[in-house]
Amino acid sequence: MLTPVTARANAIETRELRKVYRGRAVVDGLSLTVPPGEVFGFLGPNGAGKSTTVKMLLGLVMPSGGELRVLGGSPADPAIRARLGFLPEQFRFQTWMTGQEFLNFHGRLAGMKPGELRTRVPQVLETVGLGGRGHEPLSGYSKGMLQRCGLAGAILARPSLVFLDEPTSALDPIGRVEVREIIEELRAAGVAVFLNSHLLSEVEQVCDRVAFVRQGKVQTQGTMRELMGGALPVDIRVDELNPGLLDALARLGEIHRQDTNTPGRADVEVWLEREDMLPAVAQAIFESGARLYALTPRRPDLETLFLELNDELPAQTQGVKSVGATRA
Ligand SMILES: Nc1ncnc2c1ncn2[C@@H]1O[C@H](COP(=O)(O)OP(=O)(O)OP(=O)(O)O)[C@@H](O)[C@H]1O
Repeated sequence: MLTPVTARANAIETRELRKVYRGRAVVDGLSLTVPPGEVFGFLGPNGAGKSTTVKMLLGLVMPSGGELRVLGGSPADPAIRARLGFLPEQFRFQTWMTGQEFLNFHGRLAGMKPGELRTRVPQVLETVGLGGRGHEPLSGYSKGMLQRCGLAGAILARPSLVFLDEPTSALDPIGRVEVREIIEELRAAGVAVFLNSHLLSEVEQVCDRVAFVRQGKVQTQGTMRELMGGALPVDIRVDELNPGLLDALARLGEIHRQDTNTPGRADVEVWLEREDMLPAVAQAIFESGARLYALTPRRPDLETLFLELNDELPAQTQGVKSVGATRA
């Protein structure tokens, strides 16, 4: 059962959502909640069912089972659809149009009035860094300009929920920072953002929560800190990883990786429960007689978590890609 609709409904709510293609469940009992105004990262390996989920949330694909609610209603309802923004990864642009014409066209499709479009179109062009370029044909736009224009289209009608599928794949580093700022502005304005990006460092910087999906199921979801279980990964480099030191480190934390392939150098990654255990690690190394070259605590990162979660997957399915995270 979905929660009852209240004055400010969740942006997205799904319960046991399913999609079956040719007898195979590609989305298999997926349950998600995205509160209003949250930036949510949806991550998972290739073929995990992310795009299919987004298509169901947008009303473009019929679910085979389960429940879903978007902005408190059904995405089949035109009034709900009018409040959704979508930047698909592979947008087909009408390249004979200028940027302005493209936005006017999409604005009219979203039911915006000509008077409103006259002020809103230049405003969104400015927001996405295309101020003064709206009169140029899309056929002359670079890939990055097209992506910016698509983003302008997604936010044009002041949506309450925006789906962004790889919004920065064609952008240079400055463009990426700009898109991050736009996402932050959307959050500040109370707009929920469902983000699919394979750039995990980017997702990490902008998302309030993330979900990892695999084989059509949410594997885990939560804030970064919740997902990492509060653990602190620490990289240690010593001259030699003797058995006594390994035992001492295993008593202090969880050993996640070790590399002793280079003579005279050994690397080990230990996850500590708390930062105040660092001095004990340094002490254990000192007492083992090993020479310490580096002891580096690492802020938890999504890439580490993603690799941990997909450790047991066969190599060919380990591509990384996301769409907005609680251990299921
Ligand atoms: N229309 C369809 N008919 C049959 N199978 C489909 C259809 N759409 C998707 N699938 C299958 O469903 C599975 C999930 O696909 P989906 O595109 O949702 O994954 P994804 O997580 O978005 O992957 P990627 O990161 O590669 O984009 C894949 O095995 C895909 O082949």
